[in-house]
Amino acid sequence: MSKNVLVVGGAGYIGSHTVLALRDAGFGAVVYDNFSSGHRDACFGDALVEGELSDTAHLTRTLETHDIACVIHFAALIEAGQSVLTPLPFFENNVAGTLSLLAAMNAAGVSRLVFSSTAAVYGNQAGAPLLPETLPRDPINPYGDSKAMVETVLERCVPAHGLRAIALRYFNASGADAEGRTGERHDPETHLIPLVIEAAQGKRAQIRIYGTDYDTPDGTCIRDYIHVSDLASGHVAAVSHLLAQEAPGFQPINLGTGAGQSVREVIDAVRRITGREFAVSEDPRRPGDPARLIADATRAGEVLGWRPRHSDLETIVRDAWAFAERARS
Ligand SMILES: NC(=O)c1ccc[n+]([C@@H]2O[C@H](COP(=O)([O-])OP(=O)(O)OC[C@H]3O[C@@H](n4cnc5c(N)ncnc54)[C@H](O)[C@@H]3O)[C@@H](O)[C@H]2O)c1
Ligand SMILES: O=c1ccn([C@@H]2O[C@H](COP(=O)(O)OP(=O)(O)O[C@H]3O[C@H](CO)[C@@H](O)[C@H](O)[C@H]3O)[C@@H](O)[C@H]2O)c(=O)[nH]1
Repeated sequence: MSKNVLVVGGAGYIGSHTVLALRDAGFGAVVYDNFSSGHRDACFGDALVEGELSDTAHLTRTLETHDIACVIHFAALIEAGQSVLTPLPFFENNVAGTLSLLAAMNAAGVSRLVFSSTAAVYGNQAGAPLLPETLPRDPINPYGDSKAMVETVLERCVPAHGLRAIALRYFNASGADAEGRTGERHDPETHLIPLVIEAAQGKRAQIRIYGTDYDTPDGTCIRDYIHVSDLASGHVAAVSHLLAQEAPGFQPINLGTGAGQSVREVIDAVRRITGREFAVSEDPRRPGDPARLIADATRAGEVLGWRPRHSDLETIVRDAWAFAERARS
């Protein structure tokens, strides 16, 4: 019999791709979202429940009504740069919101959770070319702090509440569903690849490079860009792993490729793939940006049998471009 998964934040960018992947894999998917940044036309679940993360009673009823076996929790404020300017909503939504969800799971007797964590929990790890999960958490912005705090909460809840949890630490989500059913539509958009694509479409006058004086080969920040459909398959693998896991436990698992691209390399790839020219300016650093974040992706392979299949920069940019062009027409 198919198991039902509650996807909190399932109307958002990564959530909507994950719901499609869950259903393809034979799971039932129930989306729970307040539409603060998600989209109604990106809800692909068997059921949709409109609700707030802070509404513990509503979450508890939802878990019970839909006979939920496992929860995936995407709902959060996500912009690292913004979190430096306005930290309190990040702690409120990301930390207090998750406590509400955990209370609901406890009340409904649901013990399995996949949590959206982030490469931002690593901060600036001097001298570490690749980031394994064994490194200490050391975020340098409130967004990363909020995710690191939740990881600590999950760790601490294992013995008392019998929790079985995985924190998937995504590196930079990018790209779009290859069939064009969903894609990246943040508002305002702050992520590099969709912004460069908007510049290539002529929707924005220029792309700004935030910092050219980092200690990297071309002076711009390096990130590990991972295709959102690869993230989606990572969630399906994590849910399957937890459903088979009897003993309580918590582990963080990176979802990244193990390779990095600089801001300049991303801009060059968009120019090459779209054949469009656009203006580029060199601006000061954005607060809270680590110089370099690249995953050690070994554990995801060993524990989940997962590996990325669509995450070369060419495929990422092509899929993101196709989605953006379709959305425009
Ligand atoms: N996008 C990335 O590059 C990236 C990288 C690492 C980690 N993450 C994490 O992945 C998760 C999803 O990111 P995304 O890019 O899909 O973001 P998103 O903003 O597209 O999706 C978040 C979803 O959660 C919902 N939501 C937010 N607050 C809520 C609340 N209080 N109650 C109910 N629903 C609420 C939103 O409406 C939205 O549908 C986040 O937790 C984020 O921190 C994202
Ligand atoms: O107009 C822009 C936008 C971004 N950047 C740079 O591009 C890089 C990537 O930035 P962005 O796409 O905003 O992603 P990150 O700040 O790396 O954060 C994303 O990736 C993290 C994981 O690495 C997640 O935790 C966050 O939720 C997610 O927003 C950074 O060096 C930015 O300074 C620019 O130079 N110009």
